[in-house]
Amino acid sequence: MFGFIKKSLSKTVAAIKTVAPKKKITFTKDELEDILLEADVEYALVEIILNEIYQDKITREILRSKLLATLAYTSYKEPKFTPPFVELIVGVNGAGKTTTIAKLAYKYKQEGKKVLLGAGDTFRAAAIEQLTLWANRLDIPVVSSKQGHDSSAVAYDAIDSAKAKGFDNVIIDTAGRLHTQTNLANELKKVKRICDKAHKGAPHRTVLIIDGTQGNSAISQAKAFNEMIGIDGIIITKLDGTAKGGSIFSIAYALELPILYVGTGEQPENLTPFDKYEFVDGLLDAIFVEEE
Ligand SMILES: Nc1nc2c(ncn2[C@@H]2O[C@H](COP(=O)(O)OP(=O)(O)OP(=O)(O)O)[C@@H](O)[C@H]2O)c(=O)[nH]1
Repeated sequence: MFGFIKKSLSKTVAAIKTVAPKKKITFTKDELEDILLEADVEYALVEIILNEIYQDKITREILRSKLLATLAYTSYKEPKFTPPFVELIVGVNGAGKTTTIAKLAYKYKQEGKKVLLGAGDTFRAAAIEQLTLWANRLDIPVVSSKQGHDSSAVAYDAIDSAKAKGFDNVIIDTAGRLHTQTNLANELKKVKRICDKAHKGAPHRTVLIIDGTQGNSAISQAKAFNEMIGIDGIIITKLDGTAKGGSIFSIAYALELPILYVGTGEQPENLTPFDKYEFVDGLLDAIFVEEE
């Protein structure tokens, strides 16, 4: 799997090249400020990183340790659970929720697990259709209802059915938008409650999907979801399509949440575990030449 993250950084690297066309052994703070901002690391975090550096000539190793420190929260520990493992997928419309659910389902299926999907975004008929399309394509069962029906009932039925049939994983889609933010918060909370009712301890993981092309503007959105229902981990989509790869630092730092995977394309297999070392080194390779 090695190399997918680095490859997906090509647009971010191209953005960096506009301010640092020539790789060097060391950079000044001013130069690095331009580079990090161009990669869409949030201004406040750029200041934090640079303020902690006391050298005038900054080497790859110095910057590397600072960048890795901002990703200190990115490791995830799976909780203890009784199967099926239930995941709730949340995020705004268009972030890539449906595609990411398909990618996760594909991954679990490849691992030999029995997966069931729950089409819990009952607010939009298109969301149900899209998920069903993916489910058919991947030959994975999906529990759904009609548009406008109760999404928590879908979650309950999906979990109940998975339990009865000995499934390993249940992935539940949720609405990204309702008439008001309060409605959305109430609905997500209810779905979460009902999951626990259907299967004690569920959902075992609530995953927020963030559109990587949004860069730092996704932070406030992510904070809102975290306050609404509590997020256990993040998946950042469309890393391959963005020049804003540096926003991953700000998102991870601001939310103190693990980044589980990144989306590196539109196909089911384009979901890559987030490896902070590959990510940081992928960026640093574009900036520094190796010391002789
Ligand atoms: N290049 C690329 N495109 C992606 C990735 N993930 C999702 N997409 C595309 O982004 C678009 C939106 O994805 P969806 O999965 O439909 O988004 P959603 O959040 O379910 O949005 P709704 O269907 O509006 O609820 C689709 O065209 C996907 O193919 C990714 O990692 N890379």
